[in-house]
Order: sequence, then structure tokens, then C-alpha cells
Amino acid sequence: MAQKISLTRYLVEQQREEGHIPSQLRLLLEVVARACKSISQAVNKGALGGVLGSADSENVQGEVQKKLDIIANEVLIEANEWGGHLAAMASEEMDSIYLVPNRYPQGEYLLLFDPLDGSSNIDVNVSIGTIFSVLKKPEGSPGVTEQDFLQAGAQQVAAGYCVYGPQTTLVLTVGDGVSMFTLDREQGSFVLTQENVTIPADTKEFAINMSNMRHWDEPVKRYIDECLQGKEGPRGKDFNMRWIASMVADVHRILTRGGVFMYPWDKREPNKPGKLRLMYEANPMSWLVEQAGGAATNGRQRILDIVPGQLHERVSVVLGSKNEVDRVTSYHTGV
Ligand SMILES: O=P(O)(O)OC[C@H]1O[C@](O)(COP(=O)(O)O)[C@@H](O)[C@@H]1O
Ligand SMILES: [Mg+2]
Ligand SMILES: [Mg+2]
Repeated sequence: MAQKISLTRYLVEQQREEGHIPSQLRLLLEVVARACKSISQAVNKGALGGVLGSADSENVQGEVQKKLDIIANEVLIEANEWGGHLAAMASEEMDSIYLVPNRYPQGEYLLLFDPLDGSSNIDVNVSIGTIFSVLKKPEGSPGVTEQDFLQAGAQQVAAGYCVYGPQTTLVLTVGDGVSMFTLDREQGSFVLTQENVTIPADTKEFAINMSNMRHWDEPVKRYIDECLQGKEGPRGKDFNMRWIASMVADVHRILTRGGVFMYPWDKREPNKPGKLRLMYEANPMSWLVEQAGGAATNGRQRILDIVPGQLHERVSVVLGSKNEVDRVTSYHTGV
């Protein structure tokens, strides 16, 4: 039987043999994986662990928090703050950045996360996940400020997510392709189950919340309309549709079998660039998708090139199979 490669061993080899990651980054990723393992355990207990339902609070974006949003946020902070590899953290669930307390050693990385993605699916036992992104603190800056976080996604040094579904799967890139690790509950460790994940350039599957159709912009309407016409339409093939309403699970499907995922700008709140968060959702997912051969734009521009103006910035998202993303983008830009 082929030897199982644990996440720890994989990361050590990335550090030692490939020279891709410094030891502090390796340690950081191991801690994030450990935190995901414990969030996975909480998710698994569900009603038995008292983790379902809403908390009596709202986050900075005015969204009602679920108990698990708060639990996952705390797990990630507590696991990471004392290890010495981080300078600060930022989360979808916190108003501003979280500085590593002075009593702990200070590191050089910045960790950003959506602790629990797909909150509306928690109580109905549908896949949810944790999304994370790692940046380097800019050199020469003394302390840490929010400004230090405002780096384009292209600056990420690691990105990934952990999906809590029928299996718990951690998906990671450090800029050298995408690897997947499945949680072996008996061993208590993540085991490498796929390397060099590749998204096919073409697809017959799209993911979008169709209930928003009447609010979309013309280029999105055109693209979906052409898909819906199927074999008889300009695309000459039938399309399938999926919408899980957990970005993490929708992107996992796309990394597994291809497809295009869209959460476009719409007319309901014209001043908001989109629903999804640039730094906690779009950037890490876009880097993973690009590393797997796919593409990610906001309809006009590569997402990884956007320089954020604020921590909780939102963005329009089109990502997945390259030829479809290029098509949607060309419908917006006219080229
Ligand atoms: O209900 P909608 O508008 O289709 O929203 C689904 C989208 O909202 C999100 O759930 C937002 O994530 P959070 O649960 O972290 O707020 C995305 O994962 C998903 O793509
Ligand atoms: Mg989310
Ligand atoms: Mg969330």
C-alpha cells in the first residue's frame, strides 16, 4: 500500500526539499490546519454540541452571527496568537484587525480569514467551511496597522480553505499548484489525497444565485441566458446549474470537476461592488483557482490585481474554468 503523506510531512518537504516555504510559514499553516480540525469537530457535533442556531449579535457587516461563526473565529484566534509566527489577524467577523498580544512573541505574517463560510447552511447540515489567506507584513513598518493588510491578492504567500462536508478536506496553495488533504478522523491528521489539482478550461456547469436575475447587469444576463438556451442556443450545448450558497463548497466543486461560479454586482445595492469579501473570500479563492489553471475576475479585472481600499471591501466575483471566465469578462469589457 502506498505510504500516506500527512500535511505535516508535506509542509516539511515543501520547506526542506522544495525551498518553497520558510519554517515560520510552515508552522503557521500547521496551526491553521489544527484550528480547522477543531472547528470540524464542533461542526460534527451539531445539535449535540449546542453549536447550532444564532447568537445574539451582529458582525461589522450588519449580518446576524451564528454561534458557529463566533466559535470558529475564537478557535482560529486562540490557536494562532501565541505561536510566534504572526503579527496580526483580520477576520470577516471582527470590526478591525487583531494584534498579537504583547505577551506573545511577534512574527512577520498576517493571517486573514472567513472563519465560517456558508453560515446560512450551518443549521441545515449542508457543507460549510473556513477560508484563509496569508500575507507578509510589509518590511520596515514598526507595529501593525490596517494599512499593512491592504495588499493585492497577488501578494499572498499562502491561501486555502477547509470544507466541512461529508469529508473534511483542506485545500492549500503556497504558489506551487494546489493540493488537497482529507481529514483521517481515526488518525486525527490531514492526509494528502490530491496534488496538482487542475480545473478543465471548458465546462457545462454554472453556479449563480438565479433568484437575483432581475437585478443583474446586462453582460451577466446575456451569459446566463445563452447557457439556458442550451443546445439550441449560441453555445450549442446544454448546461447544468448548481448553487450551494457556501462559496467554499461551490469552489470545491469547481476545483474538483470544473465549472464557473459567479456572484456579480447587482442593482439592489448599486454602491456595493458585490456581496463577497475581497480579502477573506475572493482573494484566497482566486489564487487557488489560478493555481489550478482557472481564472478569476470581477467581470473586468483580474481579482488578484485589485489593491484593497479597506479591510472589509467587497467585490464582484467570476471564477473557475478559464474559457468561461474569459467569456463572461469579455461580455463586460467588450474585448
Ligand atoms: O444566499 P446567497 O446570497 O446566495 O449567498 C451565498 C453566498 O454568501 C456567502 O455565504 C457568504 O459567506 P458567509 O457565510 O461567510 O457570510 C457565500 O459563501 C455564498 O456564496
Ligand atoms: Mg463567507
Ligand atoms: Mg463567514
